[in-house]
Amino acid sequence: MGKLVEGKWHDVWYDTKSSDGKFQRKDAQFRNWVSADGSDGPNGEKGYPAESGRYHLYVNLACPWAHRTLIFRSLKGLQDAISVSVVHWEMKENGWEFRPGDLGSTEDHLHGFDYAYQIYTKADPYYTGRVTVPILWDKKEQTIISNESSEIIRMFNSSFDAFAKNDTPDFYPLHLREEINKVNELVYHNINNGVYKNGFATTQTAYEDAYNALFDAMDQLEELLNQQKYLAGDQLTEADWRLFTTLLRFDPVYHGHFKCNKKRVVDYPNLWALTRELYQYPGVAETVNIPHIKAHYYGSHGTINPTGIIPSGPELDFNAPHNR
Ligand SMILES: N[C@@H](CCC(=O)N[C@@H](CS)C(=O)NCC(=O)O)C(=O)O
Repeated sequence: MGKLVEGKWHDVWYDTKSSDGKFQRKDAQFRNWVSADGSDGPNGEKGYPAESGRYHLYVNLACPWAHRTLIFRSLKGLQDAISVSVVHWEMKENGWEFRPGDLGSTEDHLHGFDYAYQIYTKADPYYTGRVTVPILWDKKEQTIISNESSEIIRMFNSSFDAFAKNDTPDFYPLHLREEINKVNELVYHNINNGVYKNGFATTQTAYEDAYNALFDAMDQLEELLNQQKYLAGDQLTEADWRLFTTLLRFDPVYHGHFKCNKKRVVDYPNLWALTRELYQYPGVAETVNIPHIKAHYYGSHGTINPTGIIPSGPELDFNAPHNR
């Protein structure tokens, strides 16, 4: 684990001293946009035109943020249009590395780099910040378009329709945007990022605050699913997919490794059924690699799990009928 400072790699863990033991995630820095015709993004981000074969995605199979982008690529049938490389599950002193062959990890198909930070310094030789996945790379201009998953999934949802093999519904429809944005806020702060706030907290108070916020939000969503089928109403949207990648990892990893142990997802009938439904959605199971997920978290965070032992359980049947 580390970061780049003016283009030089430094091996440092997250700084929680300056924030009373709280884990604070920094905003992603590459925020450009691929649109169908190359016009600028919704908030004025620099636009690049959608083309088949031009863009490349760097992911890790453990990372819930990167997983969203793989899911959208698969849902839309963009596998031929957007190529992918997978960094190795183990993230230690060099950050993400390319070590092909192990649990789905691949080489860097574009540059043959050993480390993901080399992608960042290729885009910006003086980059300062964390080296995160996912990364959407432009082969033509040799630069990073975006390293923000919530924006990459919006691009995949609507910018590449000319090359999409599947006729998928719009997961960010205009009439539900307000509702989706509202649920996303709750889910991002308390659940997606909330589990990390539990796991990376370094004071008791920071942990307990994150724990209470997490399970309040989980309870709230469980109740919401008594009233309506999906998080934003009766239609499956991006909000459900964003929650899904955290729910999938919850019982195998966050419950134990990040001490999110008030309840498991299987203890929430609605959330557990939603997890199974989305897992069984065409194209999604292929993007899920539970051994890679467990190996990454339990094997990379020496401060939390010094022995690196990977627990054998739990046994979960994501293919059980969801009856929804
Ligand atoms: N806001 C980013 C966050 C991505 C992120 O933090 N990815 C993690 C992996 S799960 C990472 O690469 N962490 C490396 C680090 O923080 O040094 C997004 O949603 O794309």
